[in-house]
This record gives sequence, C-alpha cells and structure tokens, in this order.
Amino acid sequence: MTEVLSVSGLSVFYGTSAQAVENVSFAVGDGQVVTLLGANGAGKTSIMKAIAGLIPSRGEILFGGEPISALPARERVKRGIIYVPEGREIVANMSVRENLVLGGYHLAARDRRTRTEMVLDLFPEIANKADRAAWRLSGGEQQMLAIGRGLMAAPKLLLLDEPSLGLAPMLVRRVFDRLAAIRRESDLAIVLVEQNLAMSMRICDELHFLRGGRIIGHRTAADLKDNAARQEAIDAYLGAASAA
Ligand SMILES: Nc1ncnc2c1ncn2[C@@H]1O[C@H](COP(=O)(O)OP(=O)(O)OP(=O)(O)O)[C@@H](O)[C@H]1O
Repeated sequence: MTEVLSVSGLSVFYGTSAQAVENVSFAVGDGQVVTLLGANGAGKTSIMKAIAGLIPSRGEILFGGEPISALPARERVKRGIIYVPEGREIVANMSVRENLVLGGYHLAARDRRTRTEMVLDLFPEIANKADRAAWRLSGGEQQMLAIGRGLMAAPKLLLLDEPSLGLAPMLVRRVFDRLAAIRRESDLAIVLVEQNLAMSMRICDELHFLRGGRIIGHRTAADLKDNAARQEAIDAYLGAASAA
C-alpha cells in the first residue's frame, strides 16, 4: 500500500505556551480511512487544520512522499488535500448547486459539470433540492452538501471533521452510508475526526485515540470487530460518554 499521508512528531501550539497537539505520528495509505477519536479538546481539529495548512505546526508532514509543511493552505488544496470543517461551512444563501460549483471552482467547466452530477448522484437527498438555498436544507442534508462540496475539488485526501456533529442518529447513519459508498467506489484516502466510535467503525480501517493532544492508543478496525473489544477500547481510551 502506498502512503498518501505521513505525519511525524506533529505539535501544535496556540500562542507561546498552550500546546494543543504533542508529538503526534500516524500514516494514511491509499484508499484508507483513518479515524482520530477523542473527547472535546483532545486536539483532533488542531491536527486536521495543521495538515490542511490552516495553522502553524512543528514536525513533519509528508503528502505523497513530499514534505508539505512549508506550503501555504491553497497549495495543499491544489495538491488534493481538502478539509471539510465541522459545522458545515456552506454558503447559506447560495443554492445547493452553486455551493457545489464553488467547491470545484478551479476545475475546467466540463469537469466541474461532470463532478457536480457525480456528487448529486451520490446524494439523492440534495439532488432533489439542487436549486434550493442551502439554508433551507436539513442538518443532515447540509452535512451531505459540505461533504459533496469537498468531493467537488477532486481530493486525494479528505479531512473530515466530525460529520456526525449535531445530527440525529438516523441522519448520521445516512451520512456514513454515503461515506462508505465513496470509500468503496474510489481510492480516496480519508482522515475522519469523530467522537462516535460506533459510527466511525462503519467505514474506517484504523483508529487512533487521542487525549490531551497525544495519541494514547491505536487499534485497527479488525481489532475491534467484537463488542467486548470495542467496550475495552472505549473504557481504556474514551470513557463511558463516548459509548453511543
Ligand atoms: N484558536 C485557539 N486558540 C487557543 N487555544 C485553542 C484554539 N483552538 C483550540 N484551542 C485549544 O486546543 C486544544 C485542542 O483543541 P481542538 O479544537 O484541536 O480539540 P478537538 O479534539 O477538536 O475538540 P472538539 O471535539 O471539541 O472539536 C483545546 O484545549 C482547545 O481549547
């Protein structure tokens, strides 16, 4: 398996003293889904932002074998690193289709049309509402639009920050089913940030557990196939609050 992303000794500081991420290392292979799990404040978003180039960091980040730490965020986007932030930052008063077009702004017009159709095929819920203003979508549909907009950019690596946040369990399942389909149909690599172990288990290959800015444990999806092993990992790394 080819390594798409390799993070070694990553540290993130806010200001001069507050350290949000401490010496974090992990890798993501071609077509692999790797989940970062941890409670609020564990450092998950900071890691994603550091990979996307949105905040400064120390350590080494390799993408496709090349160091990217010195590259600005827009150059990382051009190379295929797309960050879908938590909170679905879609443009509320633009239509679904316009939001998608925005995600593929750097593509040639023909590719943009093809990809728009591909994304709408993947998310029939929003395809029916393509000309509707984004603010009129439900929470789950807005999340689908945010992911769809990320896919418009033809990513090689999708950084997906808490796609389940604030969604009803049924909608979370729908969003994750679509992610599973994307995973089956393409060799897109994904780093997924989640607090929900059960949901991330639906699609991921490997999990890293974070606490206080550090990776405190690692499991493969195969390690966590049975309920007892999952419960053991929850007890060891996440605590009862994350068992849902
Ligand atoms: N802009 C900022 N300035 C200062 N401290 C910050 C900033 N952003 C995050 N932090 C701190 O860094 C630590 C890690 O935050 P981060 O958002 O990366 O965690 P997280 O695991 O993504 O949490 P959540 O699940 O709540 O989104 C926290 O202690 C947080 O308070």
